[in-house]
Amino acid sequence: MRLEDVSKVYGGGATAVTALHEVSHAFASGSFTAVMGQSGSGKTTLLQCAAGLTRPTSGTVSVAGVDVTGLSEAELAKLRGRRIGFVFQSFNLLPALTARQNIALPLRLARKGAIPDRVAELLVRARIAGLAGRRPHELSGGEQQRVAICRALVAEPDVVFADEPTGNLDSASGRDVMTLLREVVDDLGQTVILVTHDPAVAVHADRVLILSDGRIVDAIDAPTPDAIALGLAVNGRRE
Ligand SMILES: Nc1ncnc2c1ncn2[C@@H]1O[C@H](COP(=O)(O)OP(=O)(O)OP(=O)(O)O)[C@@H](O)[C@H]1O
Repeated sequence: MRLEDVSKVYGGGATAVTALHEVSHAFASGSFTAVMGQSGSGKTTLLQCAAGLTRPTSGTVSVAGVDVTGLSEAELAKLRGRRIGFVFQSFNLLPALTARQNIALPLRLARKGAIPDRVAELLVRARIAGLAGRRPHELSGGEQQRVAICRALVAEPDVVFADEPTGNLDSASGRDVMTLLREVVDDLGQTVILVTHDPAVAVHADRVLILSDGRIVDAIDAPTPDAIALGLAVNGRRE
C-alpha cells in the first residue's frame, strides 16, 4: 500500500481547506502502522484516501500494485469489497444478525466458498467462539469490536483500516482489541493501518506516523510511550 504525493483539498475558493499536503508513504506488507496527530491534522482524511473512500485531489494511491486513483466508482467499490477491510469506532454490526452471520456477511456478498471454516477459525482467534450465536446487543463493546475485526478479516483483504477502533471502549476491552490486531499482523501477515489519539493504543504498532497540518512530520519505529509522547510534543502542535 503506497501513497505518492497525495493532496486533498475540501471545498474551493476562499473557504478551501487543504487537509493533506503531498503526502508520500509506503506501508510495508504485513506491517502495523498507527497514525497520530492532533484533531484536524488530517488522520481520517489520510485513512479515507488510502482506503479508496475519498478521492485525493492529486497524487496516487496504490493497493497491491494497482493504482486505485484511476478507478471508476464501480471498480473502487469492488476493490473495497475484495482487498480492503474496515473497522470503525462504532462497530457498525448489523443488529438483526448473530456474530457468526455478521462475520460471514462479506463472504456471502462476494459469493465466496468455505465460509464456515474461515469464520470458525476467526471466532476462535478472537476468543469469541462461545458467543457466535449472539446478536450485537447481547455482546459487550469489546466483544462487538472483535466481531467487527473478524468481519474485516474474513475475505482476506490486503489491508485493514481501523479508525479509532478503541475509541468507544474501556481500557481493558481496548487492550483485547489491540492484542487481536497485533496477533493478526504477527500470525497472518495482515497489513493494518490504524488511526488513534491514544499513545497506549499506538504502542502496539510497528511504526507510528505523526501528522501535523496535513503532513507526515515524524515516523517512530518500535514506539514506546515516551517516544510517542515526545514525538507528539515536538511535532504535533500547531503554532
Ligand atoms: N468534508 C469536509 N469538508 C471540509 N473540510 C473537511 C472535511 N473533512 C475534513 N475537513 C477538514 O480537513 C482537516 C482534516 O480533517 P480530518 O478529519 O482528516 O482530521 P483528523 O486528524 O482526523 O481530526 P480528528 O482527530 O478531529 O478526527 C480539518 O481541518 C477538517 O476541518
